[in-house]
Amino acid sequence: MTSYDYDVLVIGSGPAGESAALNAAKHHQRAGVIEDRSMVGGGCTHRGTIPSKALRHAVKQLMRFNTGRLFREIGHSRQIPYPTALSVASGVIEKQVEMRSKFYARNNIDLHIGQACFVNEHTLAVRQADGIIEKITAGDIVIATGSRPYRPADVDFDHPRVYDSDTILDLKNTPRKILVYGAGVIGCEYASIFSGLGIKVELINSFDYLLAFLDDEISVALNYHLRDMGVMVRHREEYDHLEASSSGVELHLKSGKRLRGDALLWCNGRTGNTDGLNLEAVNLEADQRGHLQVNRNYQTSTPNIYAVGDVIGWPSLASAGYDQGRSAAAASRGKETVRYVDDVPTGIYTIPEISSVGKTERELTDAKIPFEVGRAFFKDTARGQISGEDVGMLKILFCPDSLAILGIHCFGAEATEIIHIGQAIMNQKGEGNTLKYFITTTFNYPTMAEAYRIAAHNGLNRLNDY
Ligand SMILES: Cc1cc2nc3c(=O)[nH]c(=O)nc-3n(C[C@H](O)[C@H](O)[C@H](O)COP(=O)(O)OP(=O)(O)OC[C@H]3O[C@@H](n4cnc5c(N)ncnc54)[C@H](O)[C@@H]3O)c2cc1C
Ligand SMILES: NC(=O)c1ccc[n+]([C@@H]2O[C@H](COP(=O)([O-])OP(=O)(O)OC[C@H]3O[C@@H](n4cnc5c(N)ncnc54)[C@H](O)[C@@H]3O)[C@@H](O)[C@H]2O)c1
Repeated sequence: MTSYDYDVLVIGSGPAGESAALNAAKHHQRAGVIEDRSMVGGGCTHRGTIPSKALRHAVKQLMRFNTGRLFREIGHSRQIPYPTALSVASGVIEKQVEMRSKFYARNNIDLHIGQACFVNEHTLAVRQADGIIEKITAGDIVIATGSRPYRPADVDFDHPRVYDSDTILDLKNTPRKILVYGAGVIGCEYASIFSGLGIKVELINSFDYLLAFLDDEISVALNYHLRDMGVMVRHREEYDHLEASSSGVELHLKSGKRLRGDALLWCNGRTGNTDGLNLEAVNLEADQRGHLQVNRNYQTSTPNIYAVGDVIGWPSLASAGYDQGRSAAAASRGKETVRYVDDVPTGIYTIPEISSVGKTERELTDAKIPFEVGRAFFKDTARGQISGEDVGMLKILFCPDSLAILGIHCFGAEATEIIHIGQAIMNQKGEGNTLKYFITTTFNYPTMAEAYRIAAHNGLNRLNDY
């Protein structure tokens, strides 16, 4: 039998790579990780989820201070510079890196710092910062190289006023007005963050609605609240060209409009990190967006090579990456895996936040599946009133006959947390998935979770025979 350096060798130490390596090590396999950043954690920890969420948290605290009546006893409302808000993120990144580095050390997972590319299906060449190339062999290889912001060729990202979601974390001043091109998840989250800091924002969306994959009612609510925060949302607009100078940026749209600002944040799409991997050497090819195709076991067409996380495209979430990494490592040991498809919840950290799981009203109607709706408004919950977080609602879509839950959509404080209560019930088999759970179970009071009881009663009251 051929002997390799590792049983499982993972490229990338983001959520997907980390969980693949840990799962292999926990099952007594020899595992190694190759990472081209000097620290572990991936794009998630250094440029994506963690810094953006830490920044958002700082901005939310500021917004609470500025809008809370009690705080007026302490002083006037204030603004803080963008770099100050951003500085809190670096502390969180440090803690994350420290914690994650220990995971590798404690589980005897070797970490190789350098850029990996394939030599053949069992060998990777790792180019270290000093130019030395190390060759490492493995029985199975997991590609978890993540993604980076998509950069169109005609936008000059070297210009000091032009940013993408990676470089926006290096912005050293507070623009008075920022143009955000691309109203996907990243664009909407950053639009909330900037407007929370008192910065004027123009959010340019090429579609008819914001985040069209959301339930229509939630998308409309997001649009309303962004406008309410002062964000100018422009729909059905497309980029034509950009002029950037020392005094500002001017974005020319195909409609003929010219929008001016102090800076531009371009966040229209991402590209999988596959270009430097020398995929030809292992008979693999990425698509136009740099994504790899995998089967339900996260296995590529080269049987000992797996791919997980952003590099395989949708849903491109840290949350999903953790599950996929674990599944791929299990599959490589011949274990049955779970392919995460329908049950991946969305968690969108706009202000207020959004979360959903299951079908939307539109999907159910298109599929001719009858449903009924139960709603609870946070303004009607005691906890919402006490905390002052009274914007938002919870909406449950359910089958009027069996009372099975078909979809849950939430907008408002703690939406990303409380969605999991409904998800747990929705995932029960057979009669376990029932709206009745929420009226036959005692909920702590006062809580945001109480919204489930209110929404369930609201929905059941709509049924004639209930
Ligand atoms: C601004 C922003 C906010 C986000 N917010 C959320 C959120 O709130 N919730 C959520 O679930 N998701 C969020 N995401 C998405 C989330 O960050 C990604 O889905 C996640 O990081 C993907 O994990 P990954 O392991 O696939 O890759 P990554 O985290 O990108 O890690 C891959 C690592 O591999 C390294 N690498 C690449 N090529 C090589 C090579 N050849 N050799 C060695 N190393 C290599 C990369 O440098 C990187 O460090 C956000 C993303 C962005 C950009
Ligand atoms: N809270 C969260 O869960 C969270 C937060 C931020 C980002 N994210 C993830 O980050 C990803 C990126 O989000 P986004 O806001 O940049 O936009 P997006 O992926 O929603 O796409 C925005 C637009 O860019 C286009 N596009 C995407 N990739 C392209 C490419 N390579 N070339 C050309 N066009 C391309 C898309 O078709 C779309 O029109 C999402 O998949 C999202 O899951 C998640």
